[in-house]
Amino acid sequence: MSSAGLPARKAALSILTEVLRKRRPLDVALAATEGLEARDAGFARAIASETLRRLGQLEALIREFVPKPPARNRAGPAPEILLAGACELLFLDVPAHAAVDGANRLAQADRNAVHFKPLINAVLRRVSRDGKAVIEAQNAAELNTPDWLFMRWADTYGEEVARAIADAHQGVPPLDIVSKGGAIEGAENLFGNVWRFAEPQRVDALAGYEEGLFWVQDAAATLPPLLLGDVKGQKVIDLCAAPGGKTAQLAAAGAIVTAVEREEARMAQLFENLARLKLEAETVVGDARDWRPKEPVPFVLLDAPCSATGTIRRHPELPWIKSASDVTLCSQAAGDILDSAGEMVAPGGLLVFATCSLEREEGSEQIDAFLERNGDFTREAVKPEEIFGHHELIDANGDLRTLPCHLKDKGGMDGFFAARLRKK
Ligand SMILES: C[S@@+](CC[C@H](N)C(=O)[O-])C[C@H]1O[C@@H](n2cnc3c(N)ncnc32)[C@H](O)[C@@H]1O
Repeated sequence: MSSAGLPARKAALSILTEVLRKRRPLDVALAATEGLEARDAGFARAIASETLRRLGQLEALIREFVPKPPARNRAGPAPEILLAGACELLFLDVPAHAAVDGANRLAQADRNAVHFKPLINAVLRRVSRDGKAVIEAQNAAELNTPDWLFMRWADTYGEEVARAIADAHQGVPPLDIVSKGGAIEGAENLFGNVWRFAEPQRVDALAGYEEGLFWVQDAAATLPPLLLGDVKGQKVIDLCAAPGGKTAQLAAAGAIVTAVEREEARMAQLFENLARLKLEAETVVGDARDWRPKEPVPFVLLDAPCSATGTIRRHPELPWIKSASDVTLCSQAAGDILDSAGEMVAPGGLLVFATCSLEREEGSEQIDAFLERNGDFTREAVKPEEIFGHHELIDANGDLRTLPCHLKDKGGMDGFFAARLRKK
């Protein structure tokens, strides 16, 4: 027996237990891959991400083969070993002997899971024999979407669109790159300066990375800053700025940007990104609710913290670690920041509010409530020509409303909301 792949599988198991038991975000749990060789780190990431993307399906499959699966509190990591092993077999096309042997070794190494080694071995052998047929008969989108989320989307967008959103979450998302100008070799131009690779790529290995010719940003995330219009030579405050995708976009468009971010470590990431891109912005580490500019400015962009349910394609753990109360908490926090943002806008100026959430409390309802509290602002509808003619991305209020099922034929896009508000 070979132990090839064991470090990667150990790391994947640690990531899955961190996410599923401690509700840690995947990006944070991925620290378990530090120190691994690039290939092992990639394999660990693939096992963990795909297990989370397919969690509902994998749990249903295992229930079919083991009516009484190992109890989470008495079996150490046995449940996660089973899930990851089944994922390797059915979704990552790992040869049966390697996946089953890997799972056995993980169970052997844990004093609680070791008692379940015979069970793990037997179940994974059955999965390798009969699992494909079970998976093919499942309704993947339904199983992989918790009810609380599906019901919210059906309520807001209707059943058909909710299903299309859930379907869009089943695949690995494309990689979108924003170019500072030129074409990106090997990628397709989506619109404006946005280029798309259909398959995941190692970004730092792409031509032009070291020279700072581009940055990574989902196509949908590039649209809110465009709603400010021509910002060349204009003062723009970018609130909640890190890691700086929108700061870079505004600076590259010639704006004089002040980027405000609360988390020092995240601001360090913004610095690093701007330095590589050879772009400049004034930076302020501070809370947007307390900080104020010396004088109001003509343009403010607020990319508010949110439940991030529009980014489930890129963060497949979100459905399993978030809950409806997170949506409420996030919308309350964003409402306070939005009121502060309003105070920073000069008369006649524009405020763009954006979130990467699909939830209406964090989108249109947030704006309705803001307008009720702040009579000196009005909604200014987005025009299709401002977003490359994509009229389907504008809702009945005239706000930007992208969904993961939009641009389906080209690989979809994140769910973003943005409203443009003009101060009288
Ligand atoms: C959605 S992310 C911003 C993404 C960023 N605009 C970009 O395009 O790369 C939200 C950011 O808001 C920051 N944040 C949350 N509450 C804040 C507050 N009260 N003041 C300033 N920043 C805050 C978070 O630390 C996080 O970095």
